[in-house]
Amino acid sequence: MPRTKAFRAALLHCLADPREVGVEASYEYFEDGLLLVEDGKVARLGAAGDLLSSLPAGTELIEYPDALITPGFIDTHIHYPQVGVMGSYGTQLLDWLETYTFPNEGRFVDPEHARAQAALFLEELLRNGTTTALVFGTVHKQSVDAFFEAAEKLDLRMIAGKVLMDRNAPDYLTDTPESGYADSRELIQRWHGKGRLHYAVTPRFAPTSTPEQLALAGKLLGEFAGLYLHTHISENKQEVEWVKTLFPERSGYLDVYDHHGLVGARSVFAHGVHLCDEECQRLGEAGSAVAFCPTSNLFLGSGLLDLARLEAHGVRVGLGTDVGGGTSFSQLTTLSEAYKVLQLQGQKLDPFKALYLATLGGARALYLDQHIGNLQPGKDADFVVLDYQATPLIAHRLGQATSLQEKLFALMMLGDDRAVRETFAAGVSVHRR
Ligand SMILES: Nc1nc2[nH]cnc2c(=O)[nH]1
Ligand SMILES: [Zn+2]
Repeated sequence: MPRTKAFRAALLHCLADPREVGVEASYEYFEDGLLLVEDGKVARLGAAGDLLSSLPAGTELIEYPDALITPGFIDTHIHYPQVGVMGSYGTQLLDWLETYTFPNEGRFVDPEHARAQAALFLEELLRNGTTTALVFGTVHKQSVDAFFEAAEKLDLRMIAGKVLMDRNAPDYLTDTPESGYADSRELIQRWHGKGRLHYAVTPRFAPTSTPEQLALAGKLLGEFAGLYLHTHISENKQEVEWVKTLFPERSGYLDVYDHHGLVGARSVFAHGVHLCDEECQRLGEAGSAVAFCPTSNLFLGSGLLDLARLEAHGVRVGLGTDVGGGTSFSQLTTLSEAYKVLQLQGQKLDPFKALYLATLGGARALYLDQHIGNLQPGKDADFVVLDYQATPLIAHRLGQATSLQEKLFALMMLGDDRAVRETFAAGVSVHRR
C-alpha cells in the first residue's frame, strides 16, 4: 500500500508561460489547498474542501497555517566550488577569476575538501528552497564524484559536470583535450541517468578551451543521449573582445560553440548579456537556453540582460544565481534583482512571470518539465513551503496586501532563505527552518 501524505496550505503553481497565455491563465491557485504525495510524486492537488473527505485511510495530514506551497525552485546556473569566494571585493570577470576563483577551485583536488563543500552547498540550496540546479564542478573529476554522491543521498534531481579547461588557466587547474574527454566519459558512465542525476558536458567558456577540446566536447554530446552542455557566453565586454582575438576565424562568440556542435536543445549558456540579434535568433532556433543571473551581472559589473529581446527570439530563459559571482543562493532575492535589472530597461517583471522563471520556465530551459517545474499529478514531489510570517517586516507587509499578486510580489522583493519554512524533495523533508 503506497503511503500518502497530504499537505494543507495555500497552493500556487504555474501551468504555462504568462507570455503565451496571459497572466490569469498561467497559474493555478488554491487559497486553502491540499497537495497529496505518494511514493515521491504528486498524486493530486486541489481545494482542501474538495479533497479532505476522500483521503485514503491512514493518510498523514500536515497543515501549514499562513504559508504558501510552490514548486521547488530551479537554479539554471551555479558553481558549487565557489561558495568560498562569494562577496569578494573589487573586480570584474577576468580579474575576479584570476584573483579569487581559480585559487579557490584549486583546493578541490582534495576529495575531502570537495565532499565537505558539496554538503555545505546542498544544504544552502535546500535552505533557499532550490531543489534542482545545473551545477559547475571544478576541473577535478573527484569534485563531481563528491557532488553527485551528496546529491544522490538526498535523492535530488541535479545536473552537474566536470569543468573542461585546457588553456589560459593556472597549470594546477588545467586538463588536456584527451584527459578532459576521458574523465568526462567516465563520470557520464558512472552518474548520468542514475536516480535523478544528469550529466552536463562543461567547457568553462571559450577562452579556456582550445578548439581541440571543444571538438571533443561535441563528440561526447553525440555519444550519450540526454546530456547537457553547460557553459558561459558573452557575460563581460572584455571577455567578448578576448574571444574575438582567440577565435578570429569564427563569426562571433556563439559561433565558436556552434562550430563544434555545442549549440542545441539542452545547451545552457550562462549570462548572454552582450549577445547580438543573430545570436539570439540562433539560440531560439536551436532550442538552447540562457541562464539569467542578475545578482552576478550586477556584482561583477557585467551588464543588464535584455530579457524581452531573448524572448522575442524564442530563447528559453531560466533563472540562475551564479554563486559565487552571484551574491545569493535565494531565488527570491535573485528575482528581486531581476526585477530591478528589467526596471532599468523599461521592462516589467510580473510576479507570476517571476514565479514562472524560478519554476516551470527553469524546468523548460532544462527540458525537465515532464518531471519538475509545477505540481501536476505524476511529477516529482519537489516543493517549498513559504512562510508569510517569515520576519516581522514580511508579516507586516503581507498583512497589508489585498491580492495574491501583491502578496507574491512583496514576498519576492523582501524574501530570502528566511521565507523558506520547509523544503521537500521527492516528498521527503530535506530542510526545515
Ligand atoms: N560568472 C562567471 N563567469 C565565468 N566565465 C568563466 N568562468 C566563470 C565563472 O566561474 N563565473
Ligand atoms: Zn558562472
